[in-house]
Amino acid sequence: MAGIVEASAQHPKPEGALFSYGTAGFRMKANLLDSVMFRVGLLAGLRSKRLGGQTIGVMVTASHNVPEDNGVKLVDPMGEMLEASWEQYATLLANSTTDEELLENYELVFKKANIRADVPANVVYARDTRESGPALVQSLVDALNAAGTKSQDYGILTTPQLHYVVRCINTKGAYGEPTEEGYYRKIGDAYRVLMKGKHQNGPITIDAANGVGAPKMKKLAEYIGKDHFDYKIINDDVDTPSKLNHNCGADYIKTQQRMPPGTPVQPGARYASFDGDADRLMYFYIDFDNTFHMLDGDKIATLAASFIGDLARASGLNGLRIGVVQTAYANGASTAYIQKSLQLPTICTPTGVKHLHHAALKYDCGVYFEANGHGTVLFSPACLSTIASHEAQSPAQKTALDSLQALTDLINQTVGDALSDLLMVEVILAHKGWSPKEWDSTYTDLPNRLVRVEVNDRTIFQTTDAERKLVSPEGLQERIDALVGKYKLGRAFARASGTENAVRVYSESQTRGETDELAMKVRDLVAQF
Ligand SMILES: CC(=O)N[C@H]1[C@@H](OP(=O)(O)O)O[C@H](CO)[C@@H](O)[C@@H]1O
Ligand SMILES: [Mg+2]
Repeated sequence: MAGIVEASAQHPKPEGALFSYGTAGFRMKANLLDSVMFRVGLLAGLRSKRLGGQTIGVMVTASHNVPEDNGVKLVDPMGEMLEASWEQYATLLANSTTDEELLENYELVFKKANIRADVPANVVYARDTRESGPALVQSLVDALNAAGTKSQDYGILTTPQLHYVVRCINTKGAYGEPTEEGYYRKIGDAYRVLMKGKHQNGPITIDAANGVGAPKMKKLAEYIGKDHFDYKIINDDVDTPSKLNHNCGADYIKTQQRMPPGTPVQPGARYASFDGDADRLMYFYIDFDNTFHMLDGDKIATLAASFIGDLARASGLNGLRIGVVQTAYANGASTAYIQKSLQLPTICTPTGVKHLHHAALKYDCGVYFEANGHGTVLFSPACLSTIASHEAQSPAQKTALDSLQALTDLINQTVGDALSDLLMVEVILAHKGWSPKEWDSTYTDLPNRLVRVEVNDRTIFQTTDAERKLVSPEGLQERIDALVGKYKLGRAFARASGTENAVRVYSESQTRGETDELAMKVRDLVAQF
């Protein structure tokens, strides 16, 4: 324990800083993160001890944020996000003002979480391509060493690759081989099975946001081989730190709804964008009249759900419960399409992947995506054994069953993964023989608007019903309801952001003009309160 105080002295907390472990872990300007990293290192060890020495992951990344930022997130043993009840411990350790107070709080977590000191601790860690990464990793390592935690450095990985590795380690290889190469082998082999006798309709152009997705996508493509995977990569400069996420990437596509500047325009061709740690994916295309069209997380979710439904039917697997999990930000047209055309159930959860992931576990096959492109498909253990033991009654059934089986390997079961999701979309489009325009035409998005309202205190905005209704401040929801009632197909809600000091207002309705008007009126109401 004395070692911890001594090591912590090298990583003092900046005076006055207030940290909080939120939806995205800790995330801020990199120069404020040194003490946070050290303390996360302590917490990772504690978490591992609490779980009987299972391996915990630590990912150093700030995803789609600007290059000067960085961040850190913990990964639980099966590759899930850190259990919510532990977020308070992360915040507690991060905010301890002195080294002595840190030690007190460290011991407090020991007690509160019922941790036994004699259990060994195991941690693996990785980082994205940010310039600040190596120094921050060193602070983490200092804590791991001071606490006697056994650790392994995985160098530079995408966030989903680290989640994969953690699950492989804790399943003793049942999920796959716990190496970067094992990751390429697992999903690359599955892709090749699924593409047997199919082909892509021209190359896919990938905007890698000048981040870690670029080198990793290249390695994956190399493993698969040119004959099977045709792609071009743009925004792949990871050697110029200032370019990361700058005028490119999944978040740019979602918020700007236009081509990243400098992208070669080819009408009708497929484009995709990753975010800075490659856990989000957006597709887009330029129509022959030169208009930009975005294929977001909702479009990816509907595509996946429809394909899995097709494969299950074609395999003769009846009664597989497929469901789609969305948040309130999902376009109303997508929800209607899933329920009415695909005839599948939907669940709406609060924002944040952990909520969606949890809800998706309720189905045999749970498809979950946030509109911003973060999501995956989960197959329950029962579903996996049903697929494995099902006997095909014809060659056609056998082909579909093999595809379904391969799909369970292709899709990263731990967390949304831009690389794996991209291959999934390429497979489905190849199977359906669809161009992006045909995919897009499955349903037409309702015009929608997302605006940010700066407020003094966002905590007064409390919601219920998966964040779709405000319960406080009093009277505001009634006013919003009265407004929404005036618009055909109108829907609007306001909620406090979990990652920024702001309230987000979302609106949709039948026309662009009315949608914008509704958003502005709700924004004004929020500002008034
Ligand atoms: C409307 C929106 O896109 N919200 C994002 C954003 O959450 P907020 O709580 O809205 O700030 O960041 C989250 C973490 O990255 C992501 O999960 C979520 O989808
Ligand atoms: Mg990300």
